[in-house]
Amino acid sequence: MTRDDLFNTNASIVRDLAKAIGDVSPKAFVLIISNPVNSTVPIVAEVLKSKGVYDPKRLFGVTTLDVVRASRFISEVQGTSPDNEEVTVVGGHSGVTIVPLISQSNHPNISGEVLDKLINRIQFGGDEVVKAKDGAGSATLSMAQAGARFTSSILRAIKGEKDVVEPTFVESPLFKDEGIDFFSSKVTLGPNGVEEIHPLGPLNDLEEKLVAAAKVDLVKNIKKGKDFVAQNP
Ligand SMILES: NC(=O)C1=CN([C@@H]2O[C@H](COP(=O)(O)OP(=O)(O)OC[C@H]3O[C@@H](n4cnc5c(N)ncnc54)[C@H](O)[C@@H]3O)[C@@H](O)[C@H]2O)C=CC1
Ligand SMILES: O=C([O-])CC(=O)C(=O)O
Repeated sequence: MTRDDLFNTNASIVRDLAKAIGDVSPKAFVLIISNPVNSTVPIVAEVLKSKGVYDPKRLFGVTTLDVVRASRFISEVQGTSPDNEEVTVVGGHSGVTIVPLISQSNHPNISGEVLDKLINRIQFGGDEVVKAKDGAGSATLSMAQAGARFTSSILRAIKGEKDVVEPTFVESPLFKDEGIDFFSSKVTLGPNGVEEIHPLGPLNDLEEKLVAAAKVDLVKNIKKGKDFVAQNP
C-alpha cells in the first residue's frame, strides 16, 4: 500500500471536511496531514475555491515528518544527535517527491552509497513503517510529533513570533509555470499564514535530478486531486 492507494478512501473524507470548514470556519488555518498529501491539499483548495473562501496563505500540507526523519537518519549515519541536525526537505510527501537537500545540511560531504541509501530511506521511510505495521496504520507517534511541531510553529507565528520557518506543501510560485501549483519548500510563517515562500537555494546535480523526478509525480498527484473535485463536487 502506498500513500497514493489511500486516495480512494481519503479523497471524499477530506473533501467533505473541507466543505464543512468552508461553511463553518472559512478563515481557519487548514493543516492537511491525511494522505496522499500531494493530492488532498489540492482537493481542499478546490473545495474552498468553489465556496469562494480559498486563501492560499492558510492552507498547508504537513510534510514535517520528512524533516524529522531526515534529521534522524542523517544523525544515525553521522553518529550525531538529531536535535542538532538541520536539513531541508522539499517537493511533496510521497516516495520520490520527497527530496532531502543534504548538500544544504550540516553534512554536505555525505556521498556515494551512503548518500544513496540515506536518500532512499528518507523517501520511503513512511512506506517502511506502513509495511511493517501490515494494515494496522502508519507512523502514528512520529506523525503526532511532526504534526505537533508544525502546529506549534503555526501558533507561534500567529502570536507574532518572527522568523518561524518550516518546510510545508503550499500553493507556490516556484514551479507554477510547469503546471505544479503546490510545492513544499521552506516557508516563513506569520500571523496571516504564509508570509514568504523561499526558493530551493543551490542544488547539486543529484538534487537537480531528484527535483526533476519529483515534479513528474507531483504534476500527476495534483491533477488527480483537482480532477476528483471536478468530477465529485
Ligand atoms: N503527513 C504525514 O506525515 C503522515 C500522514 N499520515 C496519514 O494520516 C492519516 C491517519 O493515519 P493513521 O492514524 O495511521 O490511520 P488510522 O487508520 O490509525 O486512523 C484513522 C482514523 O480516522 C478515523 N476516520 C475514518 N473515517 C473517518 C471520517 N469519515 N471522518 C473522520 N474520521 C474518520 C478512523 O476511525 C480512525 O480513527 C492517514 O491518512 C495517513 O496516511 C500518516 C503518517 C504520516
Ligand atoms: O503513508 C503513510 O500513511 C504514512 C506517512 O505518510 C508517513 O509515515 O510519512
